[in-house]
Amino acid sequence: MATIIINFKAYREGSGERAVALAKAVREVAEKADFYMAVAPSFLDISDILRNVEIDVFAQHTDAVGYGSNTGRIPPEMLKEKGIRGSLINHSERRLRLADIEFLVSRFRELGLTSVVCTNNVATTQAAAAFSPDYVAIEPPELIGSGIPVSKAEPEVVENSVKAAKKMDSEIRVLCGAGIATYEDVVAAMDLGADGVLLASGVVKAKDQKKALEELVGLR
Ligand SMILES: O=C(CO)COP(=O)(O)O
Repeated sequence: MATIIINFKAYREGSGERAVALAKAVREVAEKADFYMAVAPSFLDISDILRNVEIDVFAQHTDAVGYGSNTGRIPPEMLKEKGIRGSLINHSERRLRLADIEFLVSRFRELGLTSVVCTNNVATTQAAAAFSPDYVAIEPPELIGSGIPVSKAEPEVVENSVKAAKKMDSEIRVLCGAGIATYEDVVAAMDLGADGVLLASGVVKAKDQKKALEELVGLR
């Protein structure tokens, strides 16, 4: 089953009570859709969502540290304790060093957390794939939030990222993101070999989020 992860970022429309409502909408649409759907809300909203909605929750970022004297940081172990499914790692709005990405992917594997390493081009996709995360998510930064879908604007980047990642490790699932908003964009991504999409503004900033979700999965 293809994957759709909705990243709430720090958008006002996806925070506080609105985050719980949006997660509920994702859950309702997922029940009718042919996709595995998960959410990546702000850390501040994770507990509320886990308490109120039956859905897989991803963190938007995790720090490459363990338990201990790490003020203001969040180690993978804390995600695990909380019941969080996994995390985006190295999102273009929260970049990490290569050594930190490697540390996190390996720690996630030990803890049974799902790693989604974000990349910005084919070369970084290949580098990330060398660590064998569960997912790589290719998102050209210039298209993020643009409304121009990567699957249409830069199909070769998606296609070559899929090839580069699967050549490194055939088990890796490849997502693409940036500007994805419609079912047509999702289908275009899958036609290029992607196993799903990672998106934010197309749903979070939509006037009617539920309708946008239904359109995204082809229910409208
Ligand atoms: O960064 C993204 C998801 O992580 C993509 O953002 P948009 O869907 O808003 O382009």
